Order: sequence, then structure tokens, then C-alpha cells
Amino acid sequence: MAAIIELENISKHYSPTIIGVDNVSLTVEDGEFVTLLGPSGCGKSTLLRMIGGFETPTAGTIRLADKDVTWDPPYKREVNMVFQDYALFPHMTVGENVGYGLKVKGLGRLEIETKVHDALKLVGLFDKVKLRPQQLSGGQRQRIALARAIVREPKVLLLDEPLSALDAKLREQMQIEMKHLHEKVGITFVMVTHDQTEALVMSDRVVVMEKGRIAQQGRPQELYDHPASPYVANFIGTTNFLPGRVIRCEGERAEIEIGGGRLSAIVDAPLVADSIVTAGCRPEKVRLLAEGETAENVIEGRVAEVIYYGLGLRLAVELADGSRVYTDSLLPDRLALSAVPPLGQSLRLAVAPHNVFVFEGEVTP
Ligand SMILES: Nc1ncnc2c1ncn2[C@@H]1O[C@H](COP(=O)(O)OP(=O)(O)OP(=O)(O)O)[C@@H](O)[C@H]1O
Repeated sequence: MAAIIELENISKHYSPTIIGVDNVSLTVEDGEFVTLLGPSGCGKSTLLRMIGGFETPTAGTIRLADKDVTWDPPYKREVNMVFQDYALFPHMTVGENVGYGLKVKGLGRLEIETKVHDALKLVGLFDKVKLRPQQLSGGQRQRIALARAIVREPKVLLLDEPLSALDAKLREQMQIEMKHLHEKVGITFVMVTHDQTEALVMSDRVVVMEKGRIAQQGRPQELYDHPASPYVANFIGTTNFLPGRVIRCEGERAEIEIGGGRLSAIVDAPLVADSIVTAGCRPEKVRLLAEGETAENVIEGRVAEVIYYGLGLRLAVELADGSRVYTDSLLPDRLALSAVPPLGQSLRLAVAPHNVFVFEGEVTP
């Protein structure tokens, strides 16, 4: 695959103290679906707007399809942006909205009709061509905005929180629809979201941002299974953080002392004996042990809280030092609920060494 977007040392300083984006370099491959993910204020929208030409960088270079576009206005770039509020014209029909950009470009009526028809077919809304936006549901309006963006056949589609106006159920459905749309049209998608599930479900690659910089980037599963920092581990999914101390580290295996016992972990880089660390593990990777069952990395504690969330159960287990470990388990059938341990009951948990992350230093949640 060839690179379609190349950002080289891009910064945006709004003032000497307000830094939107701080020296970011990023390459997006042709046809990729890349998501910029992070909490409010981390600089993801500023970065997206700079790719679109709606904001100019204070340093760095932006190349689109090998062309330096750093100082080009939006209309000179082969990109199209879908905004949060869709920005549809209320006085125009769906067909006119979708065809508007082509009309401005000077295309003939027949050509516009064909392209509008194809774009609306792609989003499954050709039967709505004569309606006005206000006669459509939120999800339909979102699809019209997408059709209007792809009808101009841009090389890159920029999406700024495209699903934020939709309710939870529709959001879930649109995540899958947009993923399929991306596969069908083959255009490069760059999306901004603060919703980690959305990023994991839809993207080929997720770029996690922190204070204007890239904290980590990778395929969704890479980020989930190998977060590079507590920030990423906390932002993507839920993580148990347990304060600890390194007992020893030999090769890729480290022994960590934690508040209720010891944990073995598989580590990427050697750790210094006696150093302060934080062990992390995902709640669904922590297993409840049956009586008499043996395992590596056994943690003992008492049930402090039971949280039922339909699909399964989350137990908060308090260790001897007062720290808590959450464990998630699915409930395979209704009867399983009767086996839920009561508050205060002692139990044993286990987590496999390859499911334990170790971060140097203390983590403040
Ligand atoms: N036009 C502006 N003038 C001054 N500061 C700005 C401007 N736009 C953004 N900022 C600041 O730059 C930083 C990054 O903002 P940005 O909007 O890119 O973050 P974001 O991650 O997209 O957040 P959100 O999800 O809330 O939109 C923030 O500190 C913000 O206050």
C-alpha cells in the first residue's frame, strides 16, 4: 500500500501556552481506516482539521498523495469532511443535498443524477431522494451526509465524531454500516472519536492521542492486548492497576510482589529488582478459581461488590492491602446467577502471566 497522508512534525500552537498538536508525525496508507482517539482536548480535532485544510499548522508539513498541501485551502485538497451536525441544507431535497457539490463543480445534470443515484444506493437510501432532511431520522441524515461526502470521490474522507448525535443503539448499527461502506468504496477514512468501542470496532488502525501527541498507535487488538502506557491501558478498555515491587526479573519473566501475593508477568524489557512498578490486567482475563483448583498467579481476597450488567457479572475483590481487583465473567445461563458469591466471601482469582502488563512507577488512577 502507498501512503496517502503524510504528516511530518506537525504542530499547532494556538498561543505560547495553548498547544493543540505537538510535533506529530503520522502516515496513513491508501484505503486505510484510521481513527484518532483520545479524551476531550487531546488535539484530535485540530489534527483532523489541519489534514482538511480548515486549520494551518504552526510547524511541519502535510502531504496528500505525494503533494505538499500544507498551505492549500480545503477546496484544493482531495479530501472531504463529514461534520458532527451533518450540515445538510434544510431547503433542499436529499438528492439536491447529495448532488450539490457536483453542481458547484459544474457537472452536467445527467452525470449528477447518475452519481447521486449510485451514492444513495450505497447508503441504502435511494427511495428517500425526494424527501427533505427534516423528514428523515438521525441515522438516515447521517447516511445522507456520508453519501454527499463520497459522491465527490475524494481520496480521503475526514469524519469528525460522525456518530455522536445518534442514540446508543443506532450508533452501534451505524458503526458496522460505516465499516462496510468503507470496504465498499475503498476511500481512505480518518475519523475522530472519544469513544473507544467505536474506534476498536471500526478501524484498521487506532492512533491514541494524549496532550497533543501520539501516545500509541496500532491495530485495535494490539492496543488492547499490549498497551504501552497506563494512559492507553486506562483509555482503551478497563484495567486493574495494582501497586507492586519487582522481586526479580530473568529474561522475559518478572516476579512482582503485590498487595495480596505475587504475580508472574511476561515483560518486553527487563525490570530492575526492587523497583516500584504497577501491574495491570483486564477484568475479563482474571479468572475465578473453583475450590481446589490450582493455577499460576493466584490472588486471594474477599468479595467487596457485585455488579450485574446483563451479559455478565463484575466482582470487585478486595485484597489484603485494601486494593481492589475487578473480575468479569459471562453468565452462560440464568441459573448461573444463583452461584454468585455473597459479599465478604473469600475467593481465589488467577491471571495468566502473559495477561499481566507491568508499568514502571506508580500509577495514579
Ligand atoms: N480555535 C482555538 N483557539 C484556541 N485554542 C484552541 C482552539 N481550538 C482548540 N483549541 C485548544 O487546543 C486543544 C486541543 O483541542 P481539540 O479541539 O483539537 O481537542 P479534541 O481532542 O478534539 O477535543 P474535543 O473532543 O473536545 O473536540 C485544547 O486545549 C483546546 O482548548
